[in-house]
Amino acid sequence: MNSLGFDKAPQDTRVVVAMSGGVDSSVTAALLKEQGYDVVGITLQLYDHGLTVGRKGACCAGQDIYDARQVADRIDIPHYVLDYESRFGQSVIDDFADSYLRGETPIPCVRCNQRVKFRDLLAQARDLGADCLATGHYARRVAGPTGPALHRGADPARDQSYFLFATTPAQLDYLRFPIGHLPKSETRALAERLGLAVADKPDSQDICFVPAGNYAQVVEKLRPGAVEPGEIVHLDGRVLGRHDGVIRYTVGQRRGLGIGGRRTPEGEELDPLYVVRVEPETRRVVVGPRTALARDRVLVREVNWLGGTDTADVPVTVKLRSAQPALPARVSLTADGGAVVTLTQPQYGVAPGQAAVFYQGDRVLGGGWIVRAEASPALADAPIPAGAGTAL
Ligand SMILES: Nc1ncnc2c1ncn2[C@@H]1O[C@H](COP(=O)(O)OP(=O)(O)OP(=O)(O)O)[C@@H](O)[C@H]1O
Repeated sequence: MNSLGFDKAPQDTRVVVAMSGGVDSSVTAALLKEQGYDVVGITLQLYDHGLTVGRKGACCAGQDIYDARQVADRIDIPHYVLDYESRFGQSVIDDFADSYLRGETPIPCVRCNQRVKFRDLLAQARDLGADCLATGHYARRVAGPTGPALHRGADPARDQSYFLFATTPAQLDYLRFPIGHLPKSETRALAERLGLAVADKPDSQDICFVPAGNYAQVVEKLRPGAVEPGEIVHLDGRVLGRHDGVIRYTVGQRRGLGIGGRRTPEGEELDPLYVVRVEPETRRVVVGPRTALARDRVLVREVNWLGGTDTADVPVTVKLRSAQPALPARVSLTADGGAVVTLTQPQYGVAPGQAAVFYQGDRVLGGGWIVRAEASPALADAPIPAGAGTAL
């Protein structure tokens, strides 16, 4: 069996590599080529910053495409650039804008993997007669008794499995993550050794189509007039101030509320306030003390379950934000395709629109989109430990 899991020689195995122009997918392509595979590189033109910042054509996406082409030339593989801008717009960017307007905090990278890379690009790879589609994701595909399982990337600082929770078993069957077992430092060292010009290229930033992290500006451009000011209201009903649009707030947020508050002579906040709820219908941002954020039941929709037949009250750890650790919980699938997650310890800052991703050890058991979080009656009555949990 070859390193991609096929019973044939590498030169008889065609693999399409999704090449972003970054270090990870460049090394992926170069390693496979070095191992003798029949490698075809594809780079997707996904967006144009002109759409989002107003300078049509002045796009870093162009630089990335150029970088991917340079790598393909260097390692001598065919390389295609496909215009996926309209699909990406419909499947990812529209959803991103609408989700913010619904008061949520979306994760477009999951939608991109689910709807663009692993649906449309995957179909394209099949059309090209490829045996599999490889990406530079830091995740692992581990053979198991009932087919491949999705595991975290070996480098905990780089693990991207959270963003891959929606990958179906059929997609996983066709996918390969050839660098998922490497630490990033080794990927960069490999890029040096392989003579790739992108070896020192900085890591890509958060959301590829949002320049400098200014997502609110992007939403305003995409939905002109839809972002309206409103009130910042305390849970007790007091109006504390005004805001420029609910899209600027996420549950658990403390900084940037601009409503002051009492401070010690040293400038420390005495009773800091957090965003407890975002209400797009009334255009209100509701704030309260940290204790008001405690939640131990999370309702999730559109669950992709990769955990086999056991679907009721399964012990898991769950990640509720990409940058937070996985927490002990139990998950129960519901008949409507969702799940109820019961946390062992309350969390502070669970935001609708983020993903809840379930793990058993390193294995991804599935995940879904957070609809809302609640405090169970037991929690509502319990004293809250000072400083427990995390908030933004
Ligand atoms: N525009 C694109 N065209 C083709 N494939 C892409 C594109 N963007 C991302 N990918 C694929 O998806 C993977 C993950 O993308 P992401 O942007 O999350 O990762 P990254 O860590 O920045 O990876 P890289 O260093 O390869 O850019 C990439 O490694 C690549 O295989």
